Amino acid sequence: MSEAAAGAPGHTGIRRKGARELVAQAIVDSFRKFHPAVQVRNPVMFIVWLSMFVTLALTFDPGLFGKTDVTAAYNGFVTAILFFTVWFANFAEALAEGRGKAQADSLRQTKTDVTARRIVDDDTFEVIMAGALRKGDRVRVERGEIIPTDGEILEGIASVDESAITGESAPVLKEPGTDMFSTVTGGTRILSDWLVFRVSADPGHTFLDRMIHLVEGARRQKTPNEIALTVLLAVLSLIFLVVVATLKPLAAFLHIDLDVATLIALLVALMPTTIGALLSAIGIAGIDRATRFNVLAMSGRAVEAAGDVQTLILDKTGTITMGNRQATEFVPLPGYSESDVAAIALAASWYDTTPEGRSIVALAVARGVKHDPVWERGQGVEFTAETRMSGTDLPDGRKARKGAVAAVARYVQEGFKTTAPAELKGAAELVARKGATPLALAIDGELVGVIGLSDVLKPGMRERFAHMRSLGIKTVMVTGDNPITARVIAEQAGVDDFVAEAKPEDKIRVIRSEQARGRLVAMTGDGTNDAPALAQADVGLAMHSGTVPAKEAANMIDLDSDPTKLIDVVAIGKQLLITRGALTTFSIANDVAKYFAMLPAMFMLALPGVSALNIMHLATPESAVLSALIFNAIIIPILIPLALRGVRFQPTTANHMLARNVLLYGLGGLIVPFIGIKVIDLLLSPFLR
Ligand SMILES: Nc1ncnc2c1ncn2[C@@H]1O[C@H](COP(=O)(O)OP(=O)(O)OP(=O)(O)O)[C@@H](O)[C@H]1O
Ligand SMILES: [K+]
Ligand SMILES: [Mg+2]
Repeated sequence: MSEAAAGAPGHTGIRRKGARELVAQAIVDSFRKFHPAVQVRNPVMFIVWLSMFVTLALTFDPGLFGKTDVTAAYNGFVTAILFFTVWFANFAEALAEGRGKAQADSLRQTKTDVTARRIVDDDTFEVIMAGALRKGDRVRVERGEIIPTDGEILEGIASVDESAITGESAPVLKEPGTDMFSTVTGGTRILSDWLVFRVSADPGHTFLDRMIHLVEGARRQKTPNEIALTVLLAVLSLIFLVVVATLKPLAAFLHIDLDVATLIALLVALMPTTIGALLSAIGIAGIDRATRFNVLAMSGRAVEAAGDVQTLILDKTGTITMGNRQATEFVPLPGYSESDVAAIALAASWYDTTPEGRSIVALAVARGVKHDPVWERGQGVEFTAETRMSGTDLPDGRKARKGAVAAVARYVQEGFKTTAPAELKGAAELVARKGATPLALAIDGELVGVIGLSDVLKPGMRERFAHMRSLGIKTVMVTGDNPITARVIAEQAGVDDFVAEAKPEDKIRVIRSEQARGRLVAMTGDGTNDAPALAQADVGLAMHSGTVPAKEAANMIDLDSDPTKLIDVVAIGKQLLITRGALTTFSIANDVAKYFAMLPAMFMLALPGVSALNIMHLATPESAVLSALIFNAIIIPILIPLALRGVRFQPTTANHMLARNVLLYGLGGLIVPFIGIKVIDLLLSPFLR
């Protein structure tokens, strides 16, 4: 999964700025962030910021807080280092925000106001600006035009270039009716034919608008985890403030004069400034990494939740399998021939626009069924996941139906008081054992045969689920299909568990029961009937090709409409959590080390006994304090690349990973400052003499 970790090159439709441009912009922005309103949101850095003004005052008047031998130059030096400390923190955040800002700019260019053809009545249009379109308006778009806003397709069939949004250059075929590909997005271009659609978003609330807000981070809010960590860091800083403040009277008692600038330097060195400076950059980078995978995360919280997910709920059809179910066989029941089944299957599928329905028509035609004008006057009965059936009411009053075997058996029992023949079960099992989906076919309550719909497992699923298992994540396949087909596919794919004959509301039930056990749950979906479950899940990933309600309920949208992307999203979330944990560990370990570097130096002159602690042999007390403070500042920019890129992420269990990181970043955090401070001291001390 190192792909996610390394941040595979993005392929969003969003144009990316060059690295140099981004850095230049971040430098400009980092100065704006000195504003107190920005600083106050980050308590640790706010204390550094305030301290900077105190030492600045001391630079002008070293005797401000009483007589001292400390020079203005020393105080000025401390002030400069504090300035850089705050500036580096500002720069880290600005750099993390930069990519999103650049993306937002390029998306805004897509948003040029185009005109739209609003339908007034059946044969009159009016041409208005796209910005005047409201939810519910009907609009016609033709070949070559930019689609003015989002909507649900009512009529027509057309190929659409969505690369402005998804980055995918292959055109997408759009048409009304199905769960997939029946919506259009403002800003995309229609390449062929025409479409009539109903506007689904008011101005300012379109997908493009939401996308701009999102990548720009305009409404970025701290996640609960970030808030908790911020509070913890603030409390830690306050404790150090008290400790350092009490040092002064203590030292006075020993006749040591500790000057204010040195005390401030000690305070800043002790406070968790490294993580305080990088915390928000880490969070922003996590969202940005998701964007580079063409996943739009509606909040940082969603990305974080993905990192903690323990149960993954997946569909069968279209997620684990290719989903393009094709009719491959007609199995007759006693009393009927294969061609009877083909003819009745065709009648039952004449109005069925799903891929399944069309493949049945195609197979029946291939088996030689002749067109019968009688169907043209029939009435289609649409498939729903609730009834699990579809069919046609023929003009002569006969009812042709097909659907899930259990659903059709119940339908003939309840509607016609006929019991399904014993052979039905065997015929259905024959199909199901192959991992294919059996549809029972009935006419006027008489069961005629079984239609076999075959589907192909997506490649590499087994490896992906094994990988999930190694991360401690349980995978559950929830499908509307029958238990036998479900079992065959579940075994082939290697999922941990499955639920068959699930209606849409069963997905919610499965999610709730997992959540009740304290597990965080992720799921993908695209249909309107997935919307409640997408909202209930901790991580709901909707397909961009899906319906408007699904996209509104979800907290993430995959522009590539690839349900297996959930697996990458989990990796991105985990990497975010691990990066934050690792840098927090490093930061605190670092501060402990700085304490041991600075304190002996501060007391050495007055208390010769302390020199035993002075293992680092730093040149002078001033040099020791300044070196530690410089180290404290420059470690921030040194760690910016790591904060933005994320720490290396390996697929082991969470505990293992934690242990590894505490060891690496904890020990590293203890050792690195000793070396760093010593080196700075060697370089700096000649100048201080
Ligand atoms: N066009 C159709 N006409 C009649 N019955 C259908 C049609 N499409 C699917 N079915 C039946 O309805 C069942 C439920 O469909 P549903 O879409 O809820 O689940 P699914 O697609 O099989 O599985 P998943 O939930 O994993 O996508 C299918 O398993 C099939 O038996
Ligand atoms: K520090
Ligand atoms: Mg389905």
